[in-house]
Amino acid sequence: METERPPEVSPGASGSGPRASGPGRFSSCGCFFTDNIFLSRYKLHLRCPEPGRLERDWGPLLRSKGCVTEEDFRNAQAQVVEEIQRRKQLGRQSLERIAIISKEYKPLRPEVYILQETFLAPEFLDVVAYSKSSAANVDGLLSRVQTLPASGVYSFPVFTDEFCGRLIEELEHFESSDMPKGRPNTMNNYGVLLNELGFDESLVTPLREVYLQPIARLLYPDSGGGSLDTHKAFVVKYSLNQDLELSFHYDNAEVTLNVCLGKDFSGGNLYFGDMRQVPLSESECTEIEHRVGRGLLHRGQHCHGALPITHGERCNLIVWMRSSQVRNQLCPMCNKKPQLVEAVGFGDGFTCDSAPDVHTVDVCSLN
Ligand SMILES: O=C(O)CCC(=O)C(=O)O
Ligand SMILES: [Fe+2]
Repeated sequence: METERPPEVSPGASGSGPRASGPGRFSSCGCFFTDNIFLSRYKLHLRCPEPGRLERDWGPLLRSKGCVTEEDFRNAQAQVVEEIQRRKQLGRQSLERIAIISKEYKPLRPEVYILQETFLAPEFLDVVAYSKSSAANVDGLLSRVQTLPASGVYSFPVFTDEFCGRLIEELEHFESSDMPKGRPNTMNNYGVLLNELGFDESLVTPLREVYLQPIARLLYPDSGGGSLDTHKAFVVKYSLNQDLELSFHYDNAEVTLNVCLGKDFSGGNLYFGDMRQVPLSESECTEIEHRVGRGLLHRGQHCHGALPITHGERCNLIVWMRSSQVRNQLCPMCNKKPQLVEAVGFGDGFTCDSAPDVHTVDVCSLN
């Protein structure tokens, strides 16, 4: 049985990856079509291989969350069916959006798509330079970043305020355009998937490879920090008449970067509990405030959520970084050996070439 403390799930087998690419080297896990189905009304993620068994498998938990009547169960079941259908179409739909956006979208600020050192806070460049130096070690790095009360969560400036402002302007321009939009996942209804706009190749991939990898290698040697080879990047957005908060979850990632881009807001603090293996009842949560331009680095499987904002609008850049070496052994979403399904782009970061014992499965057999 799943715990009620749910993993975050990616929006699709093909939710992230190099732009306009078809099936490639990276795969997803078949559990994407059965596990971690988010029932927003009850704030629950459930494993549901057969929607017809929802009440039998999850009746007591759902009842404790207010799903009581026959109609409630019928609605919950319909939501599961709809979500599974949605997931099956994500890959194709994402490619369709990418084709339209790359052909028709005119960026307002084309310069923000290509990473320049001027976008990066000088303190961040120092931390990176130190991490790349031959003398670098974890203690030296820890003296250069802020260590937060939640274990393994670190904070440091990443972007300049100017870059944050420009990136938000670009994202607002995209949002107000009539381009098709892919949302980050079932818990974020208003953010945007950055690979679909073309941010991966020249902004997020270099940010991961050149700047974040050397830091993660020192901070998270046991969580794949030294072998991050793909990512899924998106922006989450909260405002008073849109999403307010984010449920407690863990990410489909080995290491996550979360940078606050702005704008003006109050509330919305992140809270961190324990790693996903620890029961919620034994977890103590620690709150962390956002500061514009500052990034938090944490292990993907460190459970966290976001409190409601109480005023304004909050946008954060999220980069879920994955290590195929680590996840090929165990899919963090189903906690089993991954069953590879074909994906476009980076998929969910699994590979079969480096893990001969990974199980493969035809996606149709999961229907
Ligand atoms: O709201 C935030 O800043 C956190 C977002 C997050 O944890 C996620 O999207 O995985
Ligand atoms: Fe998260």
